Amino acid sequence: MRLTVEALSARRGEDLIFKDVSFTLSAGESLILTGRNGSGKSTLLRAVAGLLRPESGRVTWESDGAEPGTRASEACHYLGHRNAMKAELSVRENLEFWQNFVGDFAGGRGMTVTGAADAVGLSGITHLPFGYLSAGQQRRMAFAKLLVAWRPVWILDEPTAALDVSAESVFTALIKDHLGHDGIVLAATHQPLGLENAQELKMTGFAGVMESMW
Ligand SMILES: Nc1ncnc2c1ncn2[C@@H]1O[C@H](COP(=O)(O)OP(=O)(O)OP(=O)(O)O)[C@@H](O)[C@H]1O
Repeated sequence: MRLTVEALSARRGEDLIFKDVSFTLSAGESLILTGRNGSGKSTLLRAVAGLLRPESGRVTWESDGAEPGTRASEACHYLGHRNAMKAELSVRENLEFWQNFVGDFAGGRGMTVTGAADAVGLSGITHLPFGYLSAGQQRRMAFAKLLVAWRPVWILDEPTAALDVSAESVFTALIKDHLGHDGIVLAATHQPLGLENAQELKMTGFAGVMESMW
């Protein structure tokens, strides 16, 4: 199982944000992106997740059981800054939507909605509209989206923003569990996630943003 990023460059508007980024992540491995605001962490995550067309380079996926030609994005879950949940739908309806929309990738199976809510420490409130939850509860339920469908690669953009200490430790435990089941994690974060063996890639920014502005 391997995610390979080769010579990736990406542009936002007129500006080249980063150039020639390459790395490989195999089963059980994690990479943390660090760097100042605006250095390109979210842009890189979006390019790897297939949500932003790169300027050049490529992202590929190889694993036993995957159809030849499987796009890397099909192996990825993406948790962005925003939670991607509808405020007026219940938590259960939101998670069922993601479960059906994302679907299980070859080689694994997601949890039930109830199981995923339990795993993020929020049993018993899946009937509530998502919009009724506190900011931290919403983030926990957004994280539960990763659990209801199996995808080997978790791409996480500031996953622990707005969370209390107990939620941080819940997320760290879930991330470690995912890595322990041959998952791969690529995360941008300003806070350490407590992953002892994670590799680090420090984004330094590129054209368009002057060093003095950081
Ligand atoms: N849609 C867009 N159009 C034009 N420029 C953009 C767009 N989105 C982001 N940028 C620019 O791209 C650069 C990189 O932004 P990005 O969000 O990837 O940084 P980041 O490292 O994730 O920052 P932060 O730590 O603040 O989340 C910034 O200079 C930003 O202004």
